[in-house]
Parts: sequence; C-alpha cells; structure tokens
Amino acid sequence: MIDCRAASKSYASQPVLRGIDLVVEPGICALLGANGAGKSTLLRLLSGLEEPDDGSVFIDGLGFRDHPVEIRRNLGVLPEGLGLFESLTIIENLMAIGPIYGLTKSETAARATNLLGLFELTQGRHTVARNCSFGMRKKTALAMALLHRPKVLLLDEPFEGIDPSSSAVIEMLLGQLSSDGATILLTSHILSIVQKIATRVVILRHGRIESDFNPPTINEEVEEVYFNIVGKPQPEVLDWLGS
Ligand SMILES: Nc1ncnc2c1ncn2[C@@H]1O[C@H](COP(=O)(O)OP(=O)(O)OP(=O)(O)O)[C@@H](O)[C@H]1O
Repeated sequence: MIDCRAASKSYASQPVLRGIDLVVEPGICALLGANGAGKSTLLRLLSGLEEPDDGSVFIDGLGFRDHPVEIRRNLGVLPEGLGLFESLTIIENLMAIGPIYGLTKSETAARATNLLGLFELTQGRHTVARNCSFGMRKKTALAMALLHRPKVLLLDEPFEGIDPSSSAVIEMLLGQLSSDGATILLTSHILSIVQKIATRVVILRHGRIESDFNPPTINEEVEEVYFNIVGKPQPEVLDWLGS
C-alpha cells in the first residue's frame, strides 16, 4: 500500500505539489495530468528519490528515513530518467541490480533471462545501455523494476516509447501482478491503455488531485473525464503552418 499524507513540494518557491493526500491499495492506479502537472515529482517523492517539503510518505506502513532497505526490497521503480548504469550492457544492468534486491546470482540470471525474453531484448542483451534505443532502455529499466517481484510498483510512463508488442506484454504483466495483490501506480498520457488496465484513475492539476475515480464504476470514458477536468483542446490554426 502507498500512503501519501499532505505532501507538498516546491522548486525555487514555485509550488508543484500542494498537500497531496493519496492512499493507493492493490490494483492499477493511473496518475494523469497535463505536462508539468507534477506527476513525476509525486512519483519521485513516493519512491524516496526526493523528500517532500511538508507531509509524509509510507510504503506498506514504513517511512524511507527509518526503513530504507526494507522499502527498497518491496518496491520497484521505473523513474523518469530510467536510472540505468550507462556503461553496462542490458544483461549486466540486470545482474548488477539483483544482489541489491537480495537475489542470488543464479536467481537473478534466471529471472533476467525470462524478462529479456518477454521484452524481446534477448538479442540485444550485450548492447551497452548508452547505445540502446529509447524503447530498449525503457524496457531494461522496467525489467530492473520487476526483477525482485516487488509488492509495490511506481512506474513513470511505462508505455510511452514502447512498441505495440512489448506494450501488450507489459499490460499483461501488470494485470497479472495486480491480480496477485501488487499495488501499482503509473503515469501515462496514453488514455486508451489507461482505459483498459486501470482500476482507478487520479488526475493531477495545478499540484492538487482534481479527480479520483474508478472507471468501471462510473462507466465513463477516461478521455471524456480527462478533458472535462483538464479542458478540451481548441487549437488555433496557424496561417503560416497550414497550407
Ligand atoms: N528539479 C526540479 N527543479 C525545478 N523545477 C522542477 C524540478 N522538477 C520538476 N520541476 C518543475 O515541476 C513541475 C512539474 O514537473 P513534473 O516533471 O513533475 O511534471 P509531469 O506532470 O511529470 O510532466 P510530464 O507529463 O511532462 O512528464 C514543472 O513545472 C517542472 O518544471
């Protein structure tokens, strides 16, 4: 379970998050919002990568200050910046992270082989991270987040930049994990995927939670609710850009 209480964050006196109260139970919760709404910032606070200015964050009842190691072993994070070891190959990245999660070398190797197969990364596994395509890098980071089969997953844009086959695999994996009791909070701009997999949708706007709903219950299109909250785009045609 993720428990965020009255969390606020500002950068250079500019408030980005204003008193966020959010409890996420097992299931797939999608965090939506316009560019700059504060989604990645909130995920950084929930991952313990940054501290809130005010408020507190608990993962399964534990705080990062007192229980960093226990939390890390139960938490998988796909950060915005991916967090890869750039000079290591894909397989070396996975082998390096396994022991940090408390996995043995043989457990790590077996799980890495499975995940690389699922994500169609087997052929490229000896490519150095910095030379990988964007999608390969993101799938490697996602495999690293899943390796220890965490109970809580925080995923920043797991579907963006991913090809349709791998995207379907990720949807299936997250669905399975959630059915097995995992708590998943992910950000995305791809509303069609959110519509399919999310059991709950939270929309951030101006640093506050503006909407929090369960799509199947209210039987509404996520896109419709999103545009009602954030505003429908009404683009002006630019003379010089048109024909
Ligand atoms: N380290 C930082 N220093 C200064 N400002 C920051 C920092 N991190 C985020 N911000 C600002 O906080 C606001 C929210 O950024 P954030 O990356 O959380 O948005 P987001 O909702 O994830 O956007 P996107 O959909 O584009 O990924 C933005 O105005 C951004 O410029």
